[in-house]
Amino acid sequence: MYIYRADEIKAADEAAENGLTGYTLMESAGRELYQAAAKLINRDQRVLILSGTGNNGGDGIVLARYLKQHGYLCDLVFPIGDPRSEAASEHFRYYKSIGYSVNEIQGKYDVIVDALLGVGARLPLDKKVQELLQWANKEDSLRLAVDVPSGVLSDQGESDESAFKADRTFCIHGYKPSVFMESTAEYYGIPEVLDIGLPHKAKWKVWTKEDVKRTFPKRKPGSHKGSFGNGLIIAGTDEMPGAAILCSLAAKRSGIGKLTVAASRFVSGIIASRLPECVFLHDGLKKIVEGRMPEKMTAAAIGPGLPSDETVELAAAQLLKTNLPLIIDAGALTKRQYPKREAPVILTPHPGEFQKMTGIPVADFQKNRIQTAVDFARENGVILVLKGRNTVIAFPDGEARINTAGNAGLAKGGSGDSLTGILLAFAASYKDIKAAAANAVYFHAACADYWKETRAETTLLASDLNETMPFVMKEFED
Ligand SMILES: NC(=O)C1=CN([C@@H]2O[C@H](COP(=O)(O)OP(=O)(O)OC[C@H]3O[C@@H](n4cnc5c(N)ncnc54)[C@H](O)[C@@H]3O)[C@@H](O)[C@H]2O)[C@@H](O)CC1
Ligand SMILES: [K+]
Repeated sequence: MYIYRADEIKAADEAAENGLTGYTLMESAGRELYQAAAKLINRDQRVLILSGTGNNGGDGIVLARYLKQHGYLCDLVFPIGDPRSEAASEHFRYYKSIGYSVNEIQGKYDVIVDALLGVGARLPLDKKVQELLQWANKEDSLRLAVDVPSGVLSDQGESDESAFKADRTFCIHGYKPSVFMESTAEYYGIPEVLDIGLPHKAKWKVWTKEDVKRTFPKRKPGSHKGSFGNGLIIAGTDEMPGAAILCSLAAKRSGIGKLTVAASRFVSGIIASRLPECVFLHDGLKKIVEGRMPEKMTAAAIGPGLPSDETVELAAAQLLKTNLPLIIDAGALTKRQYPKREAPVILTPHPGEFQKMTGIPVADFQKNRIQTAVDFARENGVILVLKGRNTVIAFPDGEARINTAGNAGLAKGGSGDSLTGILLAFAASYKDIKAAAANAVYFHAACADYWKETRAETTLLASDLNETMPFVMKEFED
């Protein structure tokens, strides 16, 4: 489940040409498209294929050939001109040489296939293309897009207002970044990747349930509490004690060996009544600011339920001086420099917090959120968990994972506090920090999905995530 930018697709194409020609790749793409489309189409339905002048149009030509060969009713049209790319022109010659013709749009179609523009599209669309897509969007047809819906840019969440509104999009070789941008996701309908036999070299990938299964560390029978880390949480104020409770509960539920919570006596009292497994560092924030760190900690988290003030900033600075894996969330997320250190730093902003940390307006980076997150992670040497639908987990080496699990039930105060607790537990107990971060995001989201299987997502409370975790994790432990 890889994600490729347009330049990576072009590079993969060129590299493949050492052995596979553009013609062969297009043949593979068209055949895969046929196999996917044939599952959705009957032979008595009328299919229209809108083919463009480039290789996206070429994929449409091969699809048309396969559909016709297999007895489907298919019209192939070239509304913006004949094929111009080499591979598409060759396929067009072959298509005509075996007796198939080019058609005009005539009457009603049950299925409209958009093979006009793919990763080579430029915006704005001209009026003629806009009108054609507006027509296609109004027709009562099943709309299938090849690779990218026309009018949507492949790498950015930018689109023409008349972009093709697909029911399904068959993405060739891998997803394109705009599948995961809020402003363009809807145009893709249901996206599905078609493999065309090229090797995968992507730095960005969707983190799937199979990835979680593969990387979920098994607890060895001879383990002891020291095997799963000794975490420190600095969270919660007397006005916001709940954040510390949710974060601590999530960390314990996620398997951390030992947990110390640095909070006021009042907050500690509340946590102790809910979670007798914790130990407390009274007036912990003050002690940490003074550099009086509790001993033998193996990971720390700071921020849930804390204000963005000078004391919290000083505490974060002290923690950054240590070599503990560190999760920085909520009130502790500010604009700052990150020192070079060996242990990982994981930052967990939602878009509003990321804007505060960087000064980049939400609307600007949301259109390009994977690349923006990766750039930030690289420049600052941190792991960035940019939250929201399709949370991005970006690493300093340029890699990124996208989480597609979860639902809008998570869009509530308190849900981020739980994620920080899970991240702390995993950062303290996994050897592979990339898997720790991606799996934490996955489990947090999967708990919300588990809830939604039997209950309304509206009713999900952040504290319910801790109740569903035992059931969700069971499948991975066995
Ligand atoms: N490795 C891969 O993933 C493969 C990709 N293939 C296909 O190739 C596509 C990319 O092909 P291309 O690079 O030729 O690019 P496209 O086919 O996406 O578009 C380029 C063509 O469209 C024209 N064009 C761009 N913007 C336009 C606009 N606003 N209005 C009208 N015309 C416009 C260009 O002048 C050019 O002729 C992919 O999207 C995919 O469908 C396949 O053929 C096989 C291999
Ligand atoms: K297309």
